[in-house]
Amino acid sequence: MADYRFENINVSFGTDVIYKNFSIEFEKNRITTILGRSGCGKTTLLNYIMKDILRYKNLSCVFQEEILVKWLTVYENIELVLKNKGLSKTEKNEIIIKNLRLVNLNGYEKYYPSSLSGGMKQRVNIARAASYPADLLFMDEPFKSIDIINKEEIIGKLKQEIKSRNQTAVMVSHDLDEAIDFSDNIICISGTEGKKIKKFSVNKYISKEMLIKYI
Ligand SMILES: Nc1ncnc2c1ncn2[C@@H]1O[C@H](COP(=O)(O)OP(=O)(O)OP(=O)(O)O)[C@@H](O)[C@H]1O
Repeated sequence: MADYRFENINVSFGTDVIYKNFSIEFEKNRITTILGRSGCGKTTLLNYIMKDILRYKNLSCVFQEEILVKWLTVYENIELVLKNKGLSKTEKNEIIIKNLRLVNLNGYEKYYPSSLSGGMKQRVNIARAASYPADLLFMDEPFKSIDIINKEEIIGKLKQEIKSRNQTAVMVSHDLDEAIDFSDNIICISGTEGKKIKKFSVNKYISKEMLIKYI
C-alpha cells in the first residue's frame, strides 16, 4: 500500500499535453527515483507533486538550478533555512558543519558562491536541503554537475543520512547508475501523452539493461 498517491494528474503547456489522467505513488521512509529521458516530464511531475504535498506537509528540496544567495557565505546560505526553528547558535553550527561534511565541503564555510565551481555550488544546495528539518526530501537531478569521486561518496553518505532520519525522499534523474546506487525504488517513465510507468525495487538483480527498456 502506497503512502503517497497522486491521481488524475493533468498538465499541459499550451497545446502540448505532458500528463493526462496520470497517477503515481511513493512509499514512506523510502528513497524513490523517477527515471526518464531528458524532456519526458520529470521536473514537471516533481513540481506538481511538491505543490500538492506543500498543502499539508513541510518539505525540503534541491532544485536543478543554482539558488544560492550571492551576497551570503556558504555558512550563511545554509543558516537561512534554520531560522525560526528554535535552535541555539551552537545547535545551528553543529547542523551546518555536519552537512558540509556530508558533501565534502568542510572548510568552505566562509566562501562566497562566486568563488565556488558549479559542482561545489550544487553540493552546498544538497547540504542546505539536508540541513532543513523535514520528513520529505525532493531532489531534481541533485548530482548532475558533481564530479564522479565526490558523487559516489555523497550518494553513499546522503543515503545513510536519509535512512537514519527516516525521511521519505524522491529524486528525479536520467542517470541509470545513480538511480540504482541511491534508491530503494525506481519508477521509470516513458511515452508522451499516454505516459507509461514501470516500478522496480532495487535489489542485487537489478541492472541498467532492465531499466533502459522502460525509459
Ligand atoms: N514552463 C513551460 N512552458 C512550456 N513548456 C514547458 C515548460 N516546462 C516544461 N515544458 C516542456 O515540458 C516537457 C517536459 O519538461 P520537463 O522539464 O518536465 O522534462 P524533464 O524530463 O525534467 O527534462 P530534463 O531531464 O532535461 O530536465 C518538455 O517538452 C518541456 O519543453
